[in-house]
Amino acid sequence: MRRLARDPQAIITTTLILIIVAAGFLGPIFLAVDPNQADLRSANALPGTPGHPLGADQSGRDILARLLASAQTSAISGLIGAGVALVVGVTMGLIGGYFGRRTSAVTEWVFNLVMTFPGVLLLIVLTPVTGGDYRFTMLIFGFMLSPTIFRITRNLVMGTKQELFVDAARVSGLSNTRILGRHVLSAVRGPIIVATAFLIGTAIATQAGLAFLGIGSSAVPSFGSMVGEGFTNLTRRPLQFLWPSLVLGILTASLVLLGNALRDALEGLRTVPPRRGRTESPAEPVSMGEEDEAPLLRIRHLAIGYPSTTGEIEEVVHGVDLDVRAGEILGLVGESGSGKTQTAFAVLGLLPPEAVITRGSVQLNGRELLGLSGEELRTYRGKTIAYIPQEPMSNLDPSYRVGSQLVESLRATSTLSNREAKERVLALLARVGIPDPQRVFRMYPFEISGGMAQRVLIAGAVASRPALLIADEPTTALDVTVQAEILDLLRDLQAELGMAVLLVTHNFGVVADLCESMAVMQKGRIVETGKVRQTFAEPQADYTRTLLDSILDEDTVRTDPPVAPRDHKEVAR
Ligand SMILES: Nc1ncnc2c1ncn2[C@@H]1O[C@H](COP(=O)(O)OP(=O)(O)OP(=O)(O)O)[C@@H](O)[C@H]1O
Repeated sequence: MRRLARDPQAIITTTLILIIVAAGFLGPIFLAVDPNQADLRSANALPGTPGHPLGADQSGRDILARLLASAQTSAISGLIGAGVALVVGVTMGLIGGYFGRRTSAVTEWVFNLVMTFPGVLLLIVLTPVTGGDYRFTMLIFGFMLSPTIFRITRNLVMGTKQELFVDAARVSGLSNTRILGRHVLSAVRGPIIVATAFLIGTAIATQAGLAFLGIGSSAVPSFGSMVGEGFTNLTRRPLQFLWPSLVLGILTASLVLLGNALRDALEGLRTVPPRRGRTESPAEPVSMGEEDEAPLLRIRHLAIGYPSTTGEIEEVVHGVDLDVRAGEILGLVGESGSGKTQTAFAVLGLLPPEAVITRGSVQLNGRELLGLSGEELRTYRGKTIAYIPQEPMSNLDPSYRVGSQLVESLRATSTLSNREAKERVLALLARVGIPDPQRVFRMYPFEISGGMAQRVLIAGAVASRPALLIADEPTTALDVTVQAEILDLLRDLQAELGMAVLLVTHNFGVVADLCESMAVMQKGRIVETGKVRQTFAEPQADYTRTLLDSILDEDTVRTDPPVAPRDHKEVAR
């Protein structure tokens, strides 16, 4: 809005549109002249004739009164046409873009069909159905315009749903309707607002075009019919043609120019975070026979694959077994591509749609998670399982203030009122070490640093006191000093809340610093599990030894015992 207020093009065009629309609705009240009242004595009266400031047409109808009534007809046409196109196009675009491939294909097919309708011709053919009522005609025209909006929305949604902040919203337990209505719609609203200005212009021009052709009720004054009548009288009274052409021209041109100004104002307003294609994918439940002393999270024989070009499923995770006990911090380590994130995302139900869980089981508190519906998963995510991502910035929706995002997630997973949730969030922000919580609460994500964004996400993750926190490389995107602070914060919060943490990392330093147990992954398999101190002292697998050697060569490892802060020994190489 601020950018628009500084743009002369936007100011001038908005003013012109408002003047014409206001004149259309208020003018007839003040003028109190029937635009359809013919008076042959005033036929072709010149401008300035008493009672006819802009003259009268061939039938002696007052031109000013007809112009004002036509402005009203245009405004209503624009609103109905664009309104229907928006409601239908945006709703179906959100559905077609957000939900699975089948929904997308069906909606695409329907809108492709609508696009084949021969627009204006169909409206003419349908005149007996519409009874010449321009409002009904515009309603149908709105449907015909909706494919444009559908396509814009669907394409934008398809891109936006890959954004990490949509994953983050899903993980925080928000429903699809909530995510669509708030996070996705807000991300796609810019181009839709721009398109709306053009749609209104198109609807107005089409209504005028139809009236020019004499389609529709002659009792409804319209710029189109005025232009048509003025045209037949062009040589004798050119002003009768000029007035409606001028106002219609100004109105439609203003709408197009306003659309351009809106586009300029909205461009660059939103920083687009990097994409990562991960979405929900239910999998077949697999029941396991073995029994164990019940860990909080119990993964058995988990195998994940992707269809190859030949159509066969190529496994990337080959039968992972992993236990995370209540209150334990377990480090899942391994080089890049070893399958750590795939394993963690399988627990969160965030694997991409093309991923196939070929076998295995993921149980939380004895309840099988694989195969749960989206709705059922939501009862866990954000409450029992929370998630801290690798790139904090990309996991916050750039369109909303930090505080409102945290309040929204908290309210989705609790019964707190808005005020209570706000108080809780402020307390949490203070707890995670944010110096001025009130101020940060009101800030947008782009106004805070990466470290602060990670603190914000940690605050959001622990807000519902989860039993299990999955942290995927939570410090990788941060600079070294901030990394240490975030690790300390995680350690303190874990001790305070007694939650279990599955910490995905490739950094043995982080494992040494924070974890009690560790599991080492290589090429989609767990090659070693054990207590951190013991594994560091006597690694069993050659791969662990190699990794330890290579990493210790590069890094300084803080080897303070887990959950026993403040006596950090720095052990260099
Ligand atoms: N959408 C996908 N399609 C096909 N293969 C994939 C897909 N996503 C991941 N993979 C493969 O799965 C394997 C494991 O990836 P994953 O992201 O779990 O590794 P990682 O250990 O977490 O590595 P990093 O630390 O780099 O994130 C990799 O070989 C990767 O190429």
